[in-house]
Amino acid sequence: NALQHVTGHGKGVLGDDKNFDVRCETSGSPCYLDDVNRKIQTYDAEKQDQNLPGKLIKSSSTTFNEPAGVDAHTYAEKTFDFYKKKFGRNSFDDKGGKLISSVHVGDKWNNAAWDGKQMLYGDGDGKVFTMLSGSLDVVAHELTHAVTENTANLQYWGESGALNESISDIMGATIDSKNWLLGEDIYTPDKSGDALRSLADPPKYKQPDHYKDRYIGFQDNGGVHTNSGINNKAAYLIAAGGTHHQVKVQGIGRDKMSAIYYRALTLYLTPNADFAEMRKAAIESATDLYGANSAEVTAVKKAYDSIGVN
Ligand SMILES: O=C(NO)[C@]12CC[C@H](CC1)C2
Ligand SMILES: [Ca+2]
Ligand SMILES: [Zn+2]
Repeated sequence: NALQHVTGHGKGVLGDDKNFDVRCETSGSPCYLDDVNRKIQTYDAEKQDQNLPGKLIKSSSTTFNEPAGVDAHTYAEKTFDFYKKKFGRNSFDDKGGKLISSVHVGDKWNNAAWDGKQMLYGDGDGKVFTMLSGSLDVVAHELTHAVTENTANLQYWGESGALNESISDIMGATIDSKNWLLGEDIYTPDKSGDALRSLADPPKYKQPDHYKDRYIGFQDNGGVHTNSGINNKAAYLIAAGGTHHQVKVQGIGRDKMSAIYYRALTLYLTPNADFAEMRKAAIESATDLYGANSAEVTAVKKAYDSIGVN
């Protein structure tokens, strides 16, 4: 009925006004964070992490006083629209799968995750993180884990795990294209100007930016959140250009860079892909899209040379 596609209003985690799609009962009230068009629903887990997804977030009017839910819902819509418009992908599974998010998961949980079926967002402890759905790049990062799982299914340890993480950071930084930082909107709410990760300068936040400096060990699934910096640097250089370890890269822009990685993810990468295979998949994808002797292919080759993946 007509009240399936209503525009809702509310403030996000950072106090900014947002509009988003909601569903209201035929009487006009209550309304729910339920986007019937995109099949995106946002729930309140009420600080527990067992009986998920929790309660569908509702309001007596089209105005929602639930910042964490407003951002989780709005940023899921933005991510959905990016994948649909740019790559023709119909949701994370390319089959119009329903996208469920739960906010207020756990007690001051400093994390967010895709659990294989839905999105989970912690509230943060207010020191390390504020509510984690408040950052578009983080929401896009997590939803890209769902896309990866339904495509290359890069295994979440060692080099394939670092690539899994890197692809999520790359799409996060493409969808939240205001900078090359990850998590800056929600990280350390009392301190401005810092971030969780930087694709432009991974070492700024203790990530390597060359293959010779990769972490080899067992922490964090073999350093998936550390070694992602190496591939992140390559992606940054492909988009923005620059000179790294005496190798000069002519940038081709964020748009073409992300098209190369999406094609690599969906057509060439396999579950146990390592960095050498990532280089080959990116070259193959750039060749398909722009031609064998294109500036785009050259940028990819130079970028991987510059991070020591030859
Ligand atoms: O990189 C991540 N997950 O793989 C993070 C860690 C903190 C932000 C929320 C989830 C990014
Ligand atoms: Ca960002
Ligand atoms: Zn991740």
